[in-house]
Amino acid sequence: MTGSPAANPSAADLPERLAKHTVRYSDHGSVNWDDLTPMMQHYVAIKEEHPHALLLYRVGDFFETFFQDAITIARELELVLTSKDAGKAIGRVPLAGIPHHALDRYCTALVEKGFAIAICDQVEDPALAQGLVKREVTRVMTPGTVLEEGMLSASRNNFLAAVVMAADHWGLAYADVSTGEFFTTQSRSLKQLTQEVMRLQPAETLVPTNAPDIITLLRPGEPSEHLPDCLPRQFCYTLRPQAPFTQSEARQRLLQRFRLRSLEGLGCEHLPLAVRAAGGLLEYLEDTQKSMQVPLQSLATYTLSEYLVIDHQTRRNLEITQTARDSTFHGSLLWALDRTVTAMGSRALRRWLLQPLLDIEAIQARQDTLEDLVQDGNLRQILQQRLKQIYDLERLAGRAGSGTANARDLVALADSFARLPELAALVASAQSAYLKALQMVPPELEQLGQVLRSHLVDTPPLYLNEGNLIRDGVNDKLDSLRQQVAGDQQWIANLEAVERQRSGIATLKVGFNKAFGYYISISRAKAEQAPADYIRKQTLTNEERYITPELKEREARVFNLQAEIHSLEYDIFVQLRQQVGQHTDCIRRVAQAVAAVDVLCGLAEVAVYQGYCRPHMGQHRQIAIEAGRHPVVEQLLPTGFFVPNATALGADQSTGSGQALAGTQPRSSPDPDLIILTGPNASGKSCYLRQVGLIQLMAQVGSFVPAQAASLGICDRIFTRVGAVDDLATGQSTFMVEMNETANILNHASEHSLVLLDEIGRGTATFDGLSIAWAVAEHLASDIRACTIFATHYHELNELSGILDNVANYQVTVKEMPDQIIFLHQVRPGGADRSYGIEAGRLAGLPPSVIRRAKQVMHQIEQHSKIAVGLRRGSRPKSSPHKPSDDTVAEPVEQLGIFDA
Ligand SMILES: Nc1ncnc2c1ncn2[C@@H]1O[C@H](COP(=O)(O)OP(=O)(O)OP(=O)(O)O)[C@@H](O)[C@H]1O
Repeated sequence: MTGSPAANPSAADLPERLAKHTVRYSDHGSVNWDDLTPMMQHYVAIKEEHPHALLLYRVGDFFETFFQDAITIARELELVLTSKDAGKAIGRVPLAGIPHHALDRYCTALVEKGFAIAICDQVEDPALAQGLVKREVTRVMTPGTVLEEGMLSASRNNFLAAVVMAADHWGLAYADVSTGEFFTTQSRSLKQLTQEVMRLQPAETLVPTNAPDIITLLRPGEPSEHLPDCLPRQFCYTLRPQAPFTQSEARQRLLQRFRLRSLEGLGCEHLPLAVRAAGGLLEYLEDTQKSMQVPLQSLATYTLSEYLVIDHQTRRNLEITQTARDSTFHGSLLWALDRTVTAMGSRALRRWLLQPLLDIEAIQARQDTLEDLVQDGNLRQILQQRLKQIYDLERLAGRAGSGTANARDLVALADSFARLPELAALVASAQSAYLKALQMVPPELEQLGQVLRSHLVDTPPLYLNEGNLIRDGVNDKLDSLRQQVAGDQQWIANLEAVERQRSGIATLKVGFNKAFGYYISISRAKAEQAPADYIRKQTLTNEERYITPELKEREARVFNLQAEIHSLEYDIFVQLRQQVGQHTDCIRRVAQAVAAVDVLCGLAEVAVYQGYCRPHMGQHRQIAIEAGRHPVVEQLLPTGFFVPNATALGADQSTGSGQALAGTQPRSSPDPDLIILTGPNASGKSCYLRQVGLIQLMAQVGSFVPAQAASLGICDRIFTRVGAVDDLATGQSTFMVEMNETANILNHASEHSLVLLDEIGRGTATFDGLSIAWAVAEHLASDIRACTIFATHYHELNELSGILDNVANYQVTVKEMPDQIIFLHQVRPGGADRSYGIEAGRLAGLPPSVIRRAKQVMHQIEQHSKIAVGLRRGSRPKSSPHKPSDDTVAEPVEQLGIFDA
């Protein structure tokens, strides 16, 4: 498993060092270096160079592992653990082997389990080797550096991250080797760091050995005072030597890599921690990718303030990429909005949803394009048809750049390039300046596509060393070799007919097997008639097999020529692949443009079919939504079942920030900053709350929104506190989780934030809970003045609207029937005075006797309730929202005797 701390020793002094020491070969013992066989000495030396990785060492047709690695691999992959002779004095040591053709499958399984793997392959033909076959580590695979198609999810990035810290500042770099994205940032708040790591969900995180605190901070199950919440359950980290993370070394590496004199152009010259993280990450890639080039684009520096901040709780509560209950894609916002048709578009949409924008012009540019695509259904559909024909350019370019692409990958690239001009012409024909600006077919790619098509056959095989890759007419030598081989092949093909005639044996056959190659087969009964020049090679029950000198001569020539052809074809292919590799940056730029078109077409498609509107965005703090709907619940319910509801928050007429919706009259009074939302259980409070959050988020992504009309300001953050669960991993109780989250909101919300609170204070005694809920609502409304919706079953909170001007009461209505209630799901002004919790209990199947008793108890509680009176006695005077003086603190409320008769 990655994560064991050790620096890589220098390889140069290994033999001497090892000669003097014993070699620790497993958890169970150690051996003397000199006692090992030469192959084992080599194995151990390589293993010492890769102490973190499981070493797979090629021996014949197998990749073998020894010592502790063998025990680990046998356990993890359920392989047979056997043993191998490691030298006379040592005897047999543990061995587990993987057949070479199944390497990918087993590597996938190991990487998914979080292991790093070093692959030590034979780098010379064993038949030509003098002594020990030459072997080298050709690849180190780790969860964050895999490129193989089968190990990656098409719809999400596979990030490798690196984190450094200095005092309370931190630097974070991340890269996706398969797509070439490479970003870095630095900031101060540790909470922000954990949130950013949560957003990225890296497959692997690099941490310098001198900063193990980072692991404590980021790993789940290790409570930290900075951590409001748990991090990914499978946090996979790798400790790395410190040197590459030092400022000077990291900076130098970045300058060299991007051939620069200063990092100014990359935007990180003055961000030392961002530079250190990025340099350390780059060094790791260079170290693990060995001979392969590290296929990264240029480094982009970003600041967290460019994006709407959505913390982990909010991402979970709003179910942006997966549901909160069972972490599935189905039922998430991404599920509801993803109508992309390419893997690039699908990944881009996920990124857009996790990083909504703050810049109103950028939002409006996306909106303008969407509007065009919404209005021009024809264009949208043709664009989507064309997009479907384009392969995953980002990852194909990545594989070409790293030298792992096969011929089918290059043909897929060529096919995609061929389709780009048509897509580009469509994009250019669109009204939108945003689309027009997308550079989709640089001339160099057109030429590259032509080269690939003219060199590669239409449907090449998967493997590169079996020929049939390169077209005729590409290379004179190849053509001549093919002609020569064709002559001999034809001679062999004709041989059966020729020999039948010569021998007079009508049943004579020409066959082929791996042991002898070509042979002539005659039944035993006719063996007497075999011509004199036949040389008997094998006798079977019913047949005799022969060869002739000429057959063997021709056969040998065919084999040799074919080997020459395969090797020449491979060389030509590698040159083509290198040529493509030189264009990876350009291909990726195109891929990003294609992805953007795909995302926008998809969003336009949803907007049309779900009846979304273009929200009016402004630099104010108003949230005005007419007939808004929850984008996901609406799609999960049968058509027409979802009840739309309006929202009006934060418009301040005195400052003129309120923006009336088209077709509506300006409001006579300003909208509240805080809404107390009450209503029966299961009436739709949480749904309404989330709907407002999702509409705001979608609007800042640039999407249209599920509403009849909307006018929205730009929010700096969206906070949510919805429900609560015990967080056993960090040892926090339900109530403590709730309080931590609430504290986070109160400490960070501003008047430009949207705060959505569902049920604060439920996890403790009623009066403690109510008091906290009251004080939190009061603080949000009068001190912070953030746009807030506060859903609660504490009906006493409705009193606040009589005290603070910027608080209003809304309720989700129900219709009371004699024996049941009907949920109308309509949000209307006014506070509910009942929760109908007992009715919900009845619907859930509580026994009738319990329901009857509950009704009696409730009646008694209602008789005795003085909570509201108590709060009113100690509450703030109704005026403009402001802090009360200390002498207006609420008096203690009388305790209820609920079992009093
Ligand atoms: N506007 C709506 N139109 C149609 N159905 C709705 C609407 N809002 C909510 N629902 C349905 O009602 C169910 C309950 O909604 P929700 O969980 O929001 O209730 P709640 O008031 O928060 O309940 P509780 O107070 O018990 O937590 C939802 O699962 C959804 O199917």
